[in-house]
Amino acid sequence: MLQAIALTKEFGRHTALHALDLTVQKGEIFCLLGPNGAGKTTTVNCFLGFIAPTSGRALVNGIDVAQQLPQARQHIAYIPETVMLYAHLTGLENLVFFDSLTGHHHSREHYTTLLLKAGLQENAIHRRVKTYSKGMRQKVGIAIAAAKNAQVLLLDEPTSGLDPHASNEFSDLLRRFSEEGRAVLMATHDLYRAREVASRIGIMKNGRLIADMEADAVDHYTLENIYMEHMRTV
Ligand SMILES: Nc1ncnc2c1ncn2[C@@H]1O[C@H](COP(=O)(O)OP(=O)(O)OP(=O)(O)O)[C@@H](O)[C@H]1O
Repeated sequence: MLQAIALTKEFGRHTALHALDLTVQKGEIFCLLGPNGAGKTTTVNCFLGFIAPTSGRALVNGIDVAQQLPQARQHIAYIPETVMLYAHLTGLENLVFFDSLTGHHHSREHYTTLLLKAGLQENAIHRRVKTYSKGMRQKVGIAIAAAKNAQVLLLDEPTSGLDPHASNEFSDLLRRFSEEGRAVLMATHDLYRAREVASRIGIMKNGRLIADMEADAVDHYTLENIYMEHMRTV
């Protein structure tokens, strides 16, 4: 589903990604941890086609993002730290608008159901987004991704600033996404959330993946120790 093959990105003299190899299969939630500047966002941005790799390849469903960007993007939904929505439109109007950009035109009932499934309260659906909390905006983002029927979900710090309850709800939505056979790649600083939601956890430092483990194989305490140990020694 998602594959980085010797993915390298140089910004001037600085190498942000060093021949990164990474695969996220269907149904997997891969959480990418690492300190500031490790290369997490650069990795996500290469898959999104926001930046072009210096060498190597970023593949989405076997499609090379740098070669066939529009085709690759058809399979991708992206949720950043703050989902950008039109503040003066309602949640429903935003969903209808963003889905129309992908060529879809469904009934209001269909979009309402997607928003409800994403956990938005019924009374919020018709309120303007300027009155929404951050968690509510993230839910609209999930509904937009679900409407697109994207097979790959890329997320960059999506739970930062969410309270624990909103964060838990968000994790449930991600699990549902992966259970439907989608591949999820999430860059995060939240070790606890990563341990809760991920099927696999990778630790990046200096543009390299220095650990790649099954989430079930580590408890919170062990993960924190592994993370801190790598931060010291690599
Ligand atoms: N457009 C750019 N121009 C120059 N350098 C960049 C650019 N984007 C990223 N970098 C550098 O590439 C490296 C990796 O940055 P990146 O944003 O991928 O890290 P990150 O792991 O996402 O960090 P954070 O946790 O702070 O978000 C950093 O050294 C950063 O300064």
